[in-house]
Amino acid sequence: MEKIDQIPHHEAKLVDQNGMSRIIRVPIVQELARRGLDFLPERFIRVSPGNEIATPSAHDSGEACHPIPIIDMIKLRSEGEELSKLARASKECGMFLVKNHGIQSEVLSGVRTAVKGFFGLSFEEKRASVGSYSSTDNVGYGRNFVKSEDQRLDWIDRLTMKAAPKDATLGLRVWPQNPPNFREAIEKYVECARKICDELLEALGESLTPPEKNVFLKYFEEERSEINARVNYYPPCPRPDLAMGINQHTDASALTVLIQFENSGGLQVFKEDEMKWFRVEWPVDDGEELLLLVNFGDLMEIMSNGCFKSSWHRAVTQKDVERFSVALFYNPPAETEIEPIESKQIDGVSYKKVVVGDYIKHFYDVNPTDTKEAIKFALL
Ligand SMILES: O=C(O)CCC(=O)C(=O)O
Ligand SMILES: [Fe+2]
Repeated sequence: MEKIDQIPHHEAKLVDQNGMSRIIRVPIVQELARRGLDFLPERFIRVSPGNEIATPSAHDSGEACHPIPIIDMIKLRSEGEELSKLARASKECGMFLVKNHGIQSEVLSGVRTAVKGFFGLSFEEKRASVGSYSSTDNVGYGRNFVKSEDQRLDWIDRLTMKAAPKDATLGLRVWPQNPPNFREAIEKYVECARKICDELLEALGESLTPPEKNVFLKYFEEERSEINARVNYYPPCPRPDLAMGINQHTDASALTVLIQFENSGGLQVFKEDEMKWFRVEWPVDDGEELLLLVNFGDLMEIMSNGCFKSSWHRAVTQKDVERFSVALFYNPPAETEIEPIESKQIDGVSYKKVVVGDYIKHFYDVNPTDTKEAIKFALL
């Protein structure tokens, strides 16, 4: 067996505490998994024995499951009852599933083929396909949030692109050239998802008391709003009980739209009222419409002045199962100043105005953290 450090690595550039620029080698998880390791390399060990993570394979042993409310887009356009359901779901755990979204199955299967095609390439082909990118922008094929050599790593490989505004990646080859239709497939999906997000933003405004349809949507502009597309690949993991696919976090976004392609499980949400992690029940039935999962990020928590809290979530891994997910992060244009709505401040938390780009920069400076740290930046 090769030594771990002979297995291909990403190189993460960072500036250390003394202001020195350094390069950290980060193993490519897919390459580790391909070699059929029967142990978990130390940098990936998150928990100590006796304190294992409840993984999807433990479903049958009674791990708590959280049924996520399903919002029907057709009903949402016509029935007040669906709006109340959206309001309840949004307050309860900051995420919900969306059905009857109208995104054609060919668009979604196009994303699936493109994503699986990319991860089906050899490492050299993947690297050549993506080319160079700016790691400070958190885009490209590689790792983000790696800030030190002793940091615990997630069992994941990822690829992140700025999908909107349209010219955002001009001059940077971050869109894979191979599979050749990768960009087209993702961009088609992004445009469909954007429409759903705009409708949801409007509905969320309408669900407030008093209703204010435009209160969130007004910050978004088709030509300038940002959508980052992140493709997550979780290879089979030798010790799902000790590793994490994505460690606990909130997203920086206003809205995040997630899809997964198989019934592969993995996503978990933390419910503050019960102080517990729950497996997210997110069914994918053969031949059925693929449900979108929408979750709130920090920008939504700020805009809504704590009314719609960003969800604290994570993804676990599995022993013999690989999983793909695609996350779209939808944000107002970077220069936009968002102003929290007036709110009753039930829990005494209030936010102040922030510029979107300032918040996102702060979020990446602060993360990864084990607590909801970054959002304190926006507290009144
Ligand atoms: O893979 C998932 O289900 C979650 C991904 C996620 O939380 C993220 O990309 O921010
Ligand atoms: Fe996330």
